[in-house]
This record gives sequence, C-alpha cells and structure tokens, in this order.
Amino acid sequence: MGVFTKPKAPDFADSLVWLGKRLATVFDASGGLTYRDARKLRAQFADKEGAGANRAAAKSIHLLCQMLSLKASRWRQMPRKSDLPLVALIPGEGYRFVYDLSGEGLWLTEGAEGRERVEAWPQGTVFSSLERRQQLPREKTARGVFEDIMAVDKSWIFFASLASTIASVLVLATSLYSMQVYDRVIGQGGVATLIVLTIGAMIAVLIELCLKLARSAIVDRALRRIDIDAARSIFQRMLSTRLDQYPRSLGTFAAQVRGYEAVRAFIIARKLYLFTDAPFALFFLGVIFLIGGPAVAAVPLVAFVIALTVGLGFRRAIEAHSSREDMVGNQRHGLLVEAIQGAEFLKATGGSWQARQRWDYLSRCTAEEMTQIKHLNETASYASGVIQQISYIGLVATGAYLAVTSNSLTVGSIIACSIVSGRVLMPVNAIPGLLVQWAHAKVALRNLDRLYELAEENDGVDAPLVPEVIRSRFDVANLEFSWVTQPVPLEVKSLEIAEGERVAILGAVGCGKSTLLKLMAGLIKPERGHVLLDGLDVQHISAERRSELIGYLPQQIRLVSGTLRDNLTMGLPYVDDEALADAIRASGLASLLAGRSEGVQMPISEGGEGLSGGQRQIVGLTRMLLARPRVWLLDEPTSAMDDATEEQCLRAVRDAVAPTDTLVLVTHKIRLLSLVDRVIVLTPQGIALDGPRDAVLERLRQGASAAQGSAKGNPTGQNRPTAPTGNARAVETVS
Ligand SMILES: Nc1ncnc2c1ncn2[C@@H]1O[C@H](COP(=O)(O)OP(=O)(O)OP(=O)(O)O)[C@@H](O)[C@H]1O
Repeated sequence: MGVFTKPKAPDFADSLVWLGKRLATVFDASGGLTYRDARKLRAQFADKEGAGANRAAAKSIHLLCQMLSLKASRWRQMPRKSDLPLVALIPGEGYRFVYDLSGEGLWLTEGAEGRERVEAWPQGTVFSSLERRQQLPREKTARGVFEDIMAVDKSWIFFASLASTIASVLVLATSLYSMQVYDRVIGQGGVATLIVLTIGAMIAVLIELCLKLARSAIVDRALRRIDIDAARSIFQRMLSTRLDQYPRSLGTFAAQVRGYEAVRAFIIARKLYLFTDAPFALFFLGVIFLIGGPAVAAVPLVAFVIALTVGLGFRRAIEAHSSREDMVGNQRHGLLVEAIQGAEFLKATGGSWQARQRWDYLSRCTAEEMTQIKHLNETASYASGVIQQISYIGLVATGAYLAVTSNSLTVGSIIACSIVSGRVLMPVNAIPGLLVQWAHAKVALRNLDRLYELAEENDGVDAPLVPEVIRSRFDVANLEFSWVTQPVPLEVKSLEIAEGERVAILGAVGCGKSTLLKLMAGLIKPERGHVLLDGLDVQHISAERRSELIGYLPQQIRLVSGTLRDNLTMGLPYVDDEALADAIRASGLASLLAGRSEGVQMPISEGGEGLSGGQRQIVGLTRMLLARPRVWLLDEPTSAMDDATEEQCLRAVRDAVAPTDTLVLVTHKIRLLSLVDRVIVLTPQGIALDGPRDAVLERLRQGASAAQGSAKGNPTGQNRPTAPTGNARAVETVS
C-alpha cells in the first residue's frame, strides 16, 4: 500500500462523495449514491488524522465500490495506461478520477473542482483501478430480488432457529417437572425434591423467556434489514422505469408497489415456520413416543394429520378472497390518490358524489372480502382447536386405559404427554394465518413482477454510453411512436437539427409536440426509427449522462417536497451559492423571493402545490439556467407567465444558451419565436412545414387569411401562430 500523508479530513470526505457521484455516472451504477451513502462516506473521515485518515482513505474506496457494485484493485504507486480508469488519491488534496492518458503523456483527470491535465503526480499519490463487478445475469423478478436480499445474510435464520430449539427443549422441563412431582414427590412425600424441582423448573421458564426475547430481537433485526433493502431496490426499479411504461393509474400502481411489505412478512414467517416450528412437531411426537409409547403417540399423530388436512382445505378459499381484497384495496388506494390530487376539479364540477359512490362501492367490496377471510381464518382456527381438544381427550383416555389395563403408564407420564401434545399441534394452528399471509404475498409478488416487466431506461443496452463531449446535433429518421391510448401514431420521417440551432415546434393541440420533445430527450423510446444525438442513439446514452447533456423542461412542472433550494439544485450536487444567486437574479425568481423570510430555504410542498403555475415555471427555468445543458428542450416554458415575467425569462434563456447549444422550443405563443431562427410545424402525420422563422410565419399567415376568407373570423388567431391541423403529409420546406 502506498504512503499518503496528512489527508485533510473535510476535503477528503467531499472529494470522495464527488467521486461516488461521478463513478455512478461513468459506470452507470443503477441507483448511484443516496444521501445516506454520502453520509456514510463522509463519516469515514470524521475526526480522523494521520494514520487513521490513511486507513479511512483505503477503506472508503472499498466501501464506495461496494455501494456501486464496482471492483477496485489494491493501491499502487505508478499509474499504467492499461489500468484505466483509475482513482488517484493525492495526499492532502483528495480523490481524482483518471480517465485517460493523452498523446502528450498527460493524465486526463476530473475532481470536485473540475478537469485537469496532470503531468507529474504529487509525492505519495497512489492509484487504484476500477472495473464493474461481474454480476450473474438473472431473470429480473420480484422473487429474485427477495432471494438476493435474503442471500446477503442468512445467519439470522441460524440464530433464531437455535434460540427456538433451546426454548422448545426447555418446554420439556415443565412436562418432566409434572411427571416427577406426580410420580416421585406426591407418592414418596419428598419435599426437598419438590423444592429442587420447582426451582429448576422456574429457572427453565425464565431461560425460555430470555430465549424467546432474543429470537424476537434477531427476527426484528433481519426484518428491518430486509425491509430497507427491499424498499430501496423496488423504489429504484420504479424510478428507473422508462416514462412511457408507467401504468395509467398511478395511485393503484403505488399501492401495488407497496405490496413488498406483505412479501417480506410472509418470507420471514415461512422461514421461521419451516426451520423451527414445523420440525419441532416431530420432535415432540418423539418425546411422547418415548414417555408414553406408540399407542399414546399415535393419538396426536392422527390429530396432526387431520388438522393439517383441514387447515390446507381452506387454502383455495382464503387465497381467492385475499387476492380479491388486494385488488379492490389497490383500486381504493388509487381512487384516494386521484381524489386528493383532483380535489379542485371534483369540487368545481360538483362531481364529488360520483367519486364517493365509487369509494363506497370499493369499500363495501374490501369489507366483504376482509370479513370472508376473517371468517375462514377463524373457522380454520376453531377446527384446529377442536381437534386439539379431541386429541387431548384421546391421549388421556389412551394413557389411562393403558395405565389401568397393563399398568404400563404412570399418572405423571400421562400428564407429561398431555402437556407435550399441545406442542405437536401448535404448528398446525399457525397454518390458517400463514395461508392468509401467503395469499397476500402471492398477489403482491405478482404485482411487483409486473413492475419488473416494465422496460427500464436504456432497456436492452448492456453498457450504455457515457460520452464526455457531445455535439448538440440531432438526426431523427423514420420515427414512429404512439401512447397506449393513441389510435394514430406520431410519425416523423426525417428531421435534422444542427449544432447551435434554435428551433420552435408549432402545431395544433394534441398533435404530438411534447411527445416529440420527450423522444428527443430519450425519456420515451420510439417504436420505430431513431433519434440520434451527435450520431449516437439517445437510447444508448446512459440515462444519467443524458439528463446532464439534455435539459428537458416539461409543460407541467411538478416540484418535489423539500425546500426551494432542493428543487433548484435537483440533480446538480455542485452548485455554489454564487451560481444560484446569478440564476435566481436572471430568471426573475429573486422578485418572487423578496419579502419571504426563508429565501431559498422556502418550504415546497408535494408537487409544488404552494406555488402558482407561473411560479413553478420560473423555478423550472432557473434550474435549467443552473444546469447549463448542451441541449435545451423547452415545452411551453412560459405558458402561465405574465408578459413582464416572460420577457425576463426569455432574456435569461437567450443569454444562457451558448452558441454551440441547441434549443428546441414548443410553444403556442408568438412572442417566444423571437428566441428561434427556424420554425417547424408538426401534425400527427409528421412535419408539415419547416424553414426559417419569418418565412414559415408568413406561410402560416397566408394560410390563416385564406381560411378566414372561407370561414369568417378567428377569435383566437391573434396571439397564436395558426398551424395546419389536418393531413399535411408532405414536408414543405419553406425558404
Ligand atoms: N402520458 C401519456 N399517456 C398517454 N397518452 C398521452 C400521454 N401524453 C400524451 N398523450 C397523448 O399523445 C397525444 C399527443 O400529446 P402531446 O402532449 O404530445 O401533444 P401536444 O402537441 O404537446 O399538445 P398540447 O399543444 O396540448 O401540449 C395526445 O393525443 C395525448 O392524448
């Protein structure tokens, strides 16, 4: 291991967190670093100096690689080109990512402060090469995810089983105690023996209690870990789902995703049942056999078989009702989310009663199914209780008969056998509850499997590209896409947008302008054809890198709960306050904040509900100014703004878009066309007009006057560039 001295704790921690974020992009590590991971990495260096910091530095790379599923080599002192990409650990400075060696022998590096070409490394610098950990290709199913999570640590099953085993053996103490008291103490008047036996039995009971508490602590710990890991994996899977794959009912979808709780509860219960409860039924049967002989043991054995058959007999009915309960429950959750989100619409239209009717119907169905499940569960438990009682009577009767007829059993052994026989049937009593859990888990797994079937971003691309530099040039060819609800697909035969071009897309409502922008941003995948960015299919560029290169501002901006600063710096971890202040001033957000005591720490509620539509648009635009992408895709960015605010935002965008950046703008507002040089008019069948802005506008004006001539009056035509709505199939190039 190389020697690196005096790492300064805060710098190291920051550069490590930076490195984590960068490597997540470079290696397309799904999930990347979470806030929690970053805290963990920072904690490595807390209050560490000298040798402690050195150890932390070495350990932290190991931890980071674990988080990102990467493999790091041991530190070495000389970098080699064949080992690229590398991490360099520079004493007193921090980590740098080394991605290439130039022809002139300069190492191309990146750090938290930016790029640098390094000719000579500072004394003590050490290097470690990185590669993606080979993962076995496995079919992605919800079950597979849970199996992977369970496989990480199985020790809890061993310890929980051990605790159960000892506790179960100790249960014997009570029965043996009874046997000894009846046979030895009462018959022979041994008070001293009674005292010793009683103390022994009490100690056994206390140890059993401790073991049960230990088992529950072990299981709780395992539950917590499985919960966190499963929640993380499923949430990550949901986030990485491609936009066009999201189901239409998001509330129902969210409820289905939550189903993992039912799965993990069942998995734990099943493991405990199979490893501890069920085997002990046989153990206790053996004990009865030893104490009471085969005839006595036969009674609980027969009862066990009958109870098992009865319990499993309820399986189908319980499964059917649980499945229906889950389905209706998810729909009810979907309706709840919809009613809260659409409260304004429901109130304004007076349509609340319709929602209420549906809610009542779904509630009735849920209650009905729940009652049925409860009824079945209770019936199964009662049946097993009755079998247990009959087994008890049968066992005592058989024992007594044998005692009377052949004198082969004592009173004490009959009592001991009857106590132990309760334990034989205990696992059978648990079967109805397990069946309910199993049924819910099965439905939940099926729903989660549907989530895993949805295509992810970069679907089918094993190693998505992470290009450093890209020219913002688009080539679209033979593009075809339709949403599930859309009968006619959007078609674009050919479209070229050069680097540095500023283009507006006009078109009638619903003709597919936003869809085209989403296709260009790579958020949705064309069914046919392709969108190339600098010659690369946007679907082949890593989703993380794509979101850095392409700035997409949607029509409806939904902010996330947190502070305004969180929203402004979303996905931009290295924004300093100076840049933030500049962007806020440029977009006009500063005037919105004036007078607000919290400033950028202003709390934002879910979806940005506390802000008006126009204010949300300003926030979205300000974030774009901070992100400085190479491609700006703006979907009606100022549709909810007043003239003065719009003017300021337009100025800010005009100043921010660099000459080599490409701007594509969807709008219905003529004022925004001042930002562009080229106008494209879109129809669902494709591009109808394409050419320099003024020429296309002139063509549209001519078209509008001709239309006015035939049908007088166009009250909305004032501020809207009129676009062909119909069947303009051939692309008309206007010069
Ligand atoms: N997420 C979606 N799910 C299903 N269908 C969608 C979705 N988004 C858009 N569509 C459908 O695709 C078609 C084109 O919609 P798009 O939003 O691209 O039109 P647009 O030209 O941007 O309209 P507008 O001018 O009203 O914004 C519409 O018929 C719409 O119903």
